[in-house]
Amino acid sequence: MIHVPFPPSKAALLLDFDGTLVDIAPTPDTVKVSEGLVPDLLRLKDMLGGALAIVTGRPIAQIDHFLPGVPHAVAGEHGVMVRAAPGADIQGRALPDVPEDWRRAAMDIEACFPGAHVEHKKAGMVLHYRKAPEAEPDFRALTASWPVERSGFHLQDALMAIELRPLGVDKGTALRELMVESPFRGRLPLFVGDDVTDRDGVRAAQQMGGAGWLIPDDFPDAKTFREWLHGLAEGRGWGV
Ligand SMILES: O=P(O)(O)OC[C@H]1O[C@H](O[C@H]2O[C@H](CO)[C@@H](O)[C@H](O)[C@H]2O)[C@H](O)[C@@H](O)[C@@H]1O
Repeated sequence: MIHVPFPPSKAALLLDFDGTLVDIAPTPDTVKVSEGLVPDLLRLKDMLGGALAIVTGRPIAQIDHFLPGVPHAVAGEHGVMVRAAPGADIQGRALPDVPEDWRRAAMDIEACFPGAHVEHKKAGMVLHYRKAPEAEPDFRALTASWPVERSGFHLQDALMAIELRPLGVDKGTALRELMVESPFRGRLPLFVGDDVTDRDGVRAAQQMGGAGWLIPDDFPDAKTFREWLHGLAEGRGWGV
């Protein structure tokens, strides 16, 4: 069982959402928040002097929908948008817009394959093919035809999806941004995630003297992670 190498008085918890706090579901809007998760997170937030954040690829509004009033801070869209405290303004960066013809071409493919879904974000988009695997080759051919890096973007393989993201912003930059804000400042970050994009968060947390873990390398699955989190909320698994 993983042990946090320091006590709650020194820790800040920064957590990924999909595949970590909730199991992966057929579509982004059908994820289920398990019974017990919200009470555990609220208890942890209390133990950590408020230092609980969600660092997600999703827009911030979706975290407000699934976990209303729970985290102190949310970094959304892999760090493109950051809300450092409840009710605070959402800080966005000046980033290039996704070219309109890229969006339109992706939506043309979406229209041809029932179940395929194009998720639009502030500075990117996700081409989902979980419910239409036959759309993958068309999405891949389309994205391969774009001058992605020259346009200020980066293509990332996601879970049954291809994500177009802005260059220079990731979960590591998001974590560093949050860690200078109260009540995170002066604490050591603990980051847990499950996906390729979470590796940046893990790396940043470790470089800052904290700890970072990944599902399935360090926890076999999201359920086991949530059980461990429940233990932390009950005071087990902390160092001194
Ligand atoms: O950073 P995260 O909180 O892990 O978010 C990553 C992406 O998650 C969502 O897509 C993924 O989860 C869906 C629900 O389980 C699943 O249906 C989809 O196949 C996955 O790719 C979300 O839609 C994206 O915006 C996030 O970037």
